[in-house]
Amino acid sequence: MDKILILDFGSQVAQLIARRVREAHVYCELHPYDMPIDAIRAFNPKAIILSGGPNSVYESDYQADPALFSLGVPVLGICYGMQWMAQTLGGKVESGDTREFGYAEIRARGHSKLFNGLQDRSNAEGHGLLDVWMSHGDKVTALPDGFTLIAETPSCPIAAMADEARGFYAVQFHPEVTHTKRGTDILHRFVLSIAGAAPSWTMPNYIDEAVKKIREQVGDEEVILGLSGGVDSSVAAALIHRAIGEQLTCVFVDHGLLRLNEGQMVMDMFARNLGVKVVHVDASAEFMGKLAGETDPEKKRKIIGAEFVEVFQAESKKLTNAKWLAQGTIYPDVIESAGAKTKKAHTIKSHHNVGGLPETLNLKLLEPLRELFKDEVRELGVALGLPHEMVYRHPFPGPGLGVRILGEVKAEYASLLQRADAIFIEELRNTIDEASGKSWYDLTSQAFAVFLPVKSVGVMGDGRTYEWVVALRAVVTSDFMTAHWAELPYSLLGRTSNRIINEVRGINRVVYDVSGKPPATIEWE
Ligand SMILES: Nc1ncnc2c1ncn2[C@@H]1O[C@H](COP(=O)(O)OP(=O)(O)OP(=O)(O)O)[C@@H](O)[C@H]1O
Ligand SMILES: O=c1[nH]c(=O)c2[nH+]cn([C@@H]3O[C@H](COP(=O)(O)O)[C@@H](O)[C@H]3O)c2[nH]1
Ligand SMILES: NC(=O)CC[C@H](N)C(=O)O
Ligand SMILES: [Mg+2]
Repeated sequence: MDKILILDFGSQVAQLIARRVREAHVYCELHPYDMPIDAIRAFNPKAIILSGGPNSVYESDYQADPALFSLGVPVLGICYGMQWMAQTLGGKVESGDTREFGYAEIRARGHSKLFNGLQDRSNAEGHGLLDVWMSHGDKVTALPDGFTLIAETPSCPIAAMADEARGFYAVQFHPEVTHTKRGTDILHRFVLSIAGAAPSWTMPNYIDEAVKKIREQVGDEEVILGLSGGVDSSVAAALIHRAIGEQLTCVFVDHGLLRLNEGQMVMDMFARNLGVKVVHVDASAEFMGKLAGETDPEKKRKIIGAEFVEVFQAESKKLTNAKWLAQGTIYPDVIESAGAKTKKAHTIKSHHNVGGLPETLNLKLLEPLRELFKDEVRELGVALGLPHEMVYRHPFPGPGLGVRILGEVKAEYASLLQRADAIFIEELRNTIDEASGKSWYDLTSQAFAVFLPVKSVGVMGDGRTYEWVVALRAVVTSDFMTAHWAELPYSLLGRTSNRIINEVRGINRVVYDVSGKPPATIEWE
């Protein structure tokens, strides 16, 4: 299979380059800029893409191995990647007078294979014009030997350059962001036409390969997997089940803090319809017992995490030949944890899932989704026969309603919240936005209700009420790192509020959360 290597110089948007390449059905991986040349050779890339980065090439130690230019494969430099290519091959890079950030119009020059026929419009002289997005302070001021100018702007006279004989191309703008209108076309042009990579990264091919690999890895040993009903663990379960059938045992932990009827749904789908072995562990009494009296969000998360491990450990000991722990780790998790090792970040929340099992269990990790982006995981789920509505569900955090009931968790609160949340989700699914033809569930990235342990006064049927408050939260985001609150129609909010107050006895007030992330987070705890 043809593969593209992306070397990351610290770009905020390097993941997007990988996604665009994958959209052309070509496999690619993102690696640090200082990947050793032997490892690059072993990877055997069909082409290399150099990402942008925050530094200035003339004073930075972010330098890749120049030997990559001798591998005989095409190279595309983007922003810092272009500047590093120029400096390394004998051109010149200097600090500009002003930083250029945002929209720019570039004028294509000559007939490069990169831009030929790709344009948003043309000028009076017939030059192609392209709308692009720039983010730089430095620029290339002299071309390296063998290169020609292929695009310019008034403020950036060398906006793109190429040495077509050697297959080297470079652009100062960012083709990976959607603001660059023909950006995807430009990247696909490089990968498919210039590098000649075959578009063989497709789901059916992937399933065949993954199934073969899982069988080889696992042999006749047993695998245990934490099934949450969420997208990643469900798709991982379906894939591993396809490969090894009965050798897979899923453990579904009901901590009493799941969505309404979740247990039923998971058992119906996996155990009854797909014939997957699922152990349904009702551990709600244990979780609730441990959580009683605790109000601190971080302590609650730690308690839930520890309890998950307990349950899991107990279940895996019941199997005779369990040697593997399967997880629904996906590619962004891999990239983030690699990044997290080098960055000194504040802990905002301790994320808790199952995992981090004690070493004494001696289980090997099986992570068949490690190479996939979320969209690809969903595509895979559909190809494996999971229903569309399950594969396109909003994510649900491991600690569940434990972080959506503020302060102390009580079974009574969980029951009120489950019902309020189910009404909100039902209204989102049933309300279709006319402009797009999509439901508001599909138009939002995550939506849920939050239980506030606050009582307020109301009036119902001429009587005074003094009951709990529920907040509705709905956000739109592509990566969950930042998010906007969703501008839901008032009519939808109104209907949801009416129904919750009428149908869920104990709640007499509903509010809507209009905070973005940052400064708020998506979950309330
Ligand atoms: N109730 C649960 N029972 C068993 N395992 C769980 C449970 N909740 C979470 N996990 C484990 O924690 C992992 C991480 O959870 P996470 O929410 O990130 O992923 P997911 O639930 O698979 O997918 P999604 O992002 O769509 O919610 C899951 O893949 C699963 O293995
Ligand atoms: O599996 C999970 N275990 C956790 O402990 C956890 N905490 C938050 N989340 C989810 O992460 C995304 C970002 O949430 P925050 O803005 O609240 O940090 C949102 O999608 C949250 O639902 C979790 N997922
Ligand atoms: N986005 C980038 O790659 C920027 C490259 C370099 N830091 C500059 O300012 O020009
Ligand atoms: Mg989940």
